[in-house]
Amino acid sequence: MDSLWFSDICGHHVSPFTMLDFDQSCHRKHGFSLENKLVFGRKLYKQALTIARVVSPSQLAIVPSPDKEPVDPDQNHVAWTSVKQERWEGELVVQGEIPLWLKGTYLRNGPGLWHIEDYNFRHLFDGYATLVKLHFEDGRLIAGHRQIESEAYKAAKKNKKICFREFSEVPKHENFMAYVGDLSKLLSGSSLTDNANTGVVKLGDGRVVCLTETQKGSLVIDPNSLETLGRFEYSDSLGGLIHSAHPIVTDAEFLTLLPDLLKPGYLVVRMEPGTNERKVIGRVNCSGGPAPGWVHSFPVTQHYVVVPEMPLRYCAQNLLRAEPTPLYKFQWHPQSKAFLHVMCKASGKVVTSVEVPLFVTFHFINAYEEEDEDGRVTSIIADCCEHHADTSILDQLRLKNLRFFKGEDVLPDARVGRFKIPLDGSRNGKLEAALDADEHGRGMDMCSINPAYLGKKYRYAYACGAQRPCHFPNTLTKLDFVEKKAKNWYDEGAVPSEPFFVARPGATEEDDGVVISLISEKNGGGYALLLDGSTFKEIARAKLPYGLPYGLHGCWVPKK
Ligand SMILES: CC1=C[C@H](O/C=C(C)\C=C\C2=C(C)CCCC2(C)C)OC1=O
Ligand SMILES: CC(/C=C/C=O)=C\C=C/O
Ligand SMILES: [Fe+2]
Repeated sequence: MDSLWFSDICGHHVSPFTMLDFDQSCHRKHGFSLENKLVFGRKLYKQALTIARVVSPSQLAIVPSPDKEPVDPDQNHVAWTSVKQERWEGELVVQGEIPLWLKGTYLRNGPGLWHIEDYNFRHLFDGYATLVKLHFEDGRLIAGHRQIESEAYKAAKKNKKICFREFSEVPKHENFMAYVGDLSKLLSGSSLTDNANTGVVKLGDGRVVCLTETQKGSLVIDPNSLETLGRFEYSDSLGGLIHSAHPIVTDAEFLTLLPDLLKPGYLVVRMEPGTNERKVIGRVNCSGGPAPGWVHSFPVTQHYVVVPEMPLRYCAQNLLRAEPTPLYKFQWHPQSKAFLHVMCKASGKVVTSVEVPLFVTFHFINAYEEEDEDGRVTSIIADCCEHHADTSILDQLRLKNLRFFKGEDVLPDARVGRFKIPLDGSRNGKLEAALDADEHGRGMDMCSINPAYLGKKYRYAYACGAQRPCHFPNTLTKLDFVEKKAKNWYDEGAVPSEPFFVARPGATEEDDGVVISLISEKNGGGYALLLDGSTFKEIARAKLPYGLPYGLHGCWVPKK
């Protein structure tokens, strides 16, 4: 087996990058308009003063505090253990058969490094991004991984401490003035992370971009070497600091949502392949609450963009805190209600905004239009991995909880939440389970579909479910929305990552293809797994020479 091992991840690499350059380029590229900056600035400044008044200095963590999350040596599942080396590549021995039609590279992104020196991070989403590849060709499989060289990662390695605001981690300040100085950097976004640890997408023009919740965390990578090529600079002047971590990407377009925290709402924007310029399709104003709901993802149909307004809303006050709240940068506002807005893609008009039952979701699965016999669209169906309007899943994803499993069944229940949005002017939409959640052990997240069915009526989805007792989704599940049944794959003690569907070229059946997943094993090992998309039975697996940490979302780069 060919393999290349590079330096240890905590090695003393010195980066030529300086904080000063970084600040300046952020001001240039990611600043709000001056007017917005002033309004936002005043808002933030007021909130900072309020926090400073009500929160004690130790809560602000102005004084460097000791490690928050000691690692229990008995609870060291490889899924939640930092990757040991920056980079590896090699061919794997395949058991079973990889179909010869499978030609291309599966890429998977995710947080894979959860410590700097002896400081351990708190939350799954804080980790520095590790990109994994599985290159399939002629029945063979070349695997590899590499750390994404974000400025946040490079600065942390160089300075041996966190230098940017991550999901829950905030750089520690020496004194109060340094804390106040850092707040001003929030305005330009220069203190926010560019740690692109959430997803990876292939644009219509072939560029491959890793993403997270911050706009500056859009980094272009080389899908073969996994090298970080640089920041994806949005050339428009739409400004803002955050976006949906899951744009809708096809060969024809890139659609995303830009939440507006100042005047609560969302811009729906579109970018053409070959350009870096997002253009506004339209704007949705929030129907309730002090801030927009978190939009980690959103669904589209063929003609509409569905903009979800969750009662789990962004919270500028929590953004300013140095110590995380149980809901991190968010706040739960049940009284503000939940809404779904439907925007026509062609005109940018909001065709309806309906109130729906309260919900919590990270991931929408798909959406489609329902028509009457005259071909008129009567309603929209939108499916998501829904957590019974319970935000506790966010805290369950703390590393302390993930690293502690003594057999108790503590994973909160989830289901496929199916929204029905009427387009006849009714004010309310419905939310029900698309199938009995016991079919998938009442665990539900990390979904994929056959991309040819994006925005269209579909039958199958692939996701992670649960075999209980468990504390994290631990099965791969194929959902059949017609039969209302699920097929489940399970390997005791293993943590599988998002099942990713790749269609067989020329297929006519929706589930004709393979499902790829990377498995972190309980014995510290790991393997790449291939299931048949139709039978959901294993067709091949290939052991990695080392276990990989858990990862989030992937994409497919077909061989040209
Ligand atoms: C996965 C995964 C990663 C991730 O979030 C990462 C960051 C840095 C998020 C930051 C923020 C928010 C979530 C809300 C608004 C402020 C901001 C700090 C940008 O989220 C994931 O789900
Ligand atoms: C891992 C996860 C969400 C990831 C967001 O991108 C959820 C797991 C359980 O529901
Ligand atoms: Fe996600």
